[in-house]
This record gives sequence, structure tokens and C-alpha cells, in this order.
Amino acid sequence: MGAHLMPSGAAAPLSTSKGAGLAETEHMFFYPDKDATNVSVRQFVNAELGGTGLANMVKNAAEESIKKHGAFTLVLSGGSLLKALGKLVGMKGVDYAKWHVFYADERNVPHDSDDCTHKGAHEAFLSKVAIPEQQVHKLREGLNVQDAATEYAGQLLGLDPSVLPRNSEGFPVFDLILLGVGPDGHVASLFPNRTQTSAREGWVLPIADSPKPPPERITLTMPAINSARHVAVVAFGAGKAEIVQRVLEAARLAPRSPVSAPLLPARPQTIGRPSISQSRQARDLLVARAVDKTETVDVDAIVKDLQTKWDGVENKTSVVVYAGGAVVLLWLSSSLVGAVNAVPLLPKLLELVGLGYTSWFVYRYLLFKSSREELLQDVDELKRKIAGAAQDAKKSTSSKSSGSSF
Ligand SMILES: O=C1O[C@H](COP(=O)(O)O)[C@@H](O)[C@H](O)[C@H]1O
Repeated sequence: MGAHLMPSGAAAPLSTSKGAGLAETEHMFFYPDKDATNVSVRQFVNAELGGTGLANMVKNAAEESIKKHGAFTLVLSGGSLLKALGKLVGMKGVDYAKWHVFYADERNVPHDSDDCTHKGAHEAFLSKVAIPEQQVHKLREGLNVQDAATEYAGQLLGLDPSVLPRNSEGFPVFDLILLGVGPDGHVASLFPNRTQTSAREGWVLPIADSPKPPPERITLTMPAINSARHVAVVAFGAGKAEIVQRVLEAARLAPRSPVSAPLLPARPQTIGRPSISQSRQARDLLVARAVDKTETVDVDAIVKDLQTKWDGVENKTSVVVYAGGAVVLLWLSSSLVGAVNAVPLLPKLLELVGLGYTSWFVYRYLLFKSSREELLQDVDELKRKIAGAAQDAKKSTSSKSSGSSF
């Protein structure tokens, strides 16, 4: 990845990690330019807290939309996003009877296939909340992909404009579109450098050869996505970190042109300041670091283990003296390395010596079977000598101490 520029123009450090315990933080590579974009970046320290943040955002958007036009139109995409939506289950005070659910993209597969986004959404939360069945708009099964896309567009066009209004250009105005993002930057089933991604007409498109399996899908078009009142891109987990960063940098470097990767939906191509209706459209990017349970550190167990080991040490004074000596040696050697580094050309010369010696060692001891056996014998011999010397030292200490008792 290239350098990350801070508002001052200086390069920013690469790490995106944040202090533990913070639920939501500012993303360090995002510098909002209020005139050019109305995207906000919300960063959570882990996917668990990100899921809660997402569920709250959806709940608030639903309340606002129901107040405004008596319905809430929510558009889902697939993948890891669906699991995060599980946090909606059990939330109090949600008027699910007024929700209408759609898919930003869907795979052209049977509804019981594990590749089916609707199946994932149903398992994660639709089956656990009271949204009327007829208000969940699924892709019709068993059609060829072209007909499936036409049929899906027909379902949307058939809705009463009080539920799904259209804008002045005739595109649908969904209340909230939730987009996942692939590591390659695709959103919905709009993949970078594919013709469908730059389509400027139509609501729904068929995809017959998706670069990510399964190959047959349908997807909302970019202008249909852009017309929504709110769009949130949800990018949870380490696998999404790089693409998120790249897109934020692209948005920063060319704030007035549509971003090249389709992660942040391209802004309508208006010259100058966005009009009031455009600036009212909210764009959110929710990111979270992945925290795997196996990564958590049990500090108590470590302390206990150290305590047991320390209790088992017979001569604690010697251990303390040796440990102190090791620290001093480490300090001396680091000073030495510092001094060597300060001499011009010497570090490079020493690197060459190291390289030469390593090559010789590999050739002499590791390349051929016979020389590897020889090396093992030498190591055994050395071990025997060290063990013998230690035993001799022990014997002489015990004979001295028994001598002094006479
Ligand atoms: O194929 C798809 O992938 C993206 C991202 O999925 P994820 O599992 O990497 O989060 C998803 O947003 C899209 O809807 C889906 O069809």
C-alpha cells in the first residue's frame, strides 16, 4: 500500500488499531471534506460491537422512515453482513409490520442453497422477527438469470410509491441499503472493472459470469443504490482492512470525482457543491477489527503458570543474578549495534559477511545428507561435553563443601 497522507500532508502511520474498550472510534485515515462528500466512517473495535452499532443504526433509520412515510424499505446484501444483523433480534420497540425487505444482490440459486442470500438472511434474523412474509422480496427461483432480473425489477416497480418512492430521474429511493464489501472492493454484485458497474440505466441487472462464484446473480445498479436515502457499507474483519483503506485514500485523493472501486457508491456526477437533496443522503462506512476468541489472552493463567515455575526454582538468587546479567548484556549489545550502525559502510559490510557465512554454512552442513549427519554428530558431541562439564563442576562443588566440613 502507498503512503497515507494526513491533513497536514505528512505520511500517517500504517496501523489502524485502537485502544481496547472503545466501542466506536474515528477512522484515522478519514478526513471528511464537508463540501465534497457526506460519507461518515464509524469504526468499532470488534465485530461484536460493530454488530450492535449496525443494529442500532438500522433501528433508528426504521423509526425515522416510518415517521416520514409510514414504511421502512431495507435492502440487504449477502455474505458476512447477515450474521451481524442477528443483533436486531430481540430489540425492543421495533415496528416490523411496516418493514419491507429487498436484496441489493442475490444469487440465482434455489432458496434452500447455502449460496442463497435470502436463506442466510432468513436464518440470521428474518425468521426471528415479525416482518410480514409478503413484504420480504425474494428472487424468483428456477428462471434463467435474465428473466430473474426482469422479474425482480417488476416486483420493485409494482410497489406503491408511498412505500418505494422514485426520484426525479425515476430511480427507486430506498430508505436504507446495507452493502457488504468483498476484499476486491465489490459491493452488491458490482465488481471492479466490469461493465455492469458503470451502468447508468435500469434498476436491476443480470450477471451471468460473476468473478466470484456462483456465477449467476442479479444486482441493483449503481444509480439505484445511489438514489437511496441512506447507504451503509459494512466492512467487518481484518480481511476488509486493506480495501477499506484503499478506497478511503482514493476518496481523499480525488474527492470530487466518483471513486474508482465501487465501495463507496459513486456520488452523482454534479459539478460544484452537492444540492440540498443530495447532501441529505447519508453514507456510512462501518468498519470493525476482527477479534477472534482464540486470540484473547488469559492473563490470570499466565501469571499462575509463572508463579508455579518460579516456586519450582531452587536457587532463586542465581536466577536473579543471571537475569540481571542478561539484561545488561542485551543493553550492551544494543549499544554496540547502535555504534556499528553509525559507522558509514560498516553495517553493509557486516551484512555481506553474514550473508557469506550463511551461504558457506548451508553449503558445508545443510546441502548434503552426509554433512547434515556430520552436523548432528557435532551437536551431540557438544551437548555431551556441556553436560559432562556441568557434572564435573557439580562434583567438585560437592567435594569442596564436604572437605570444608572436616
Ligand atoms: O458475493 C458477495 O460478497 C459480498 C461480500 O461478502 P463477504 O462474505 O466477504 O462479506 C457481499 O456483500 C455480496 O452481497 C455477496 O453477493
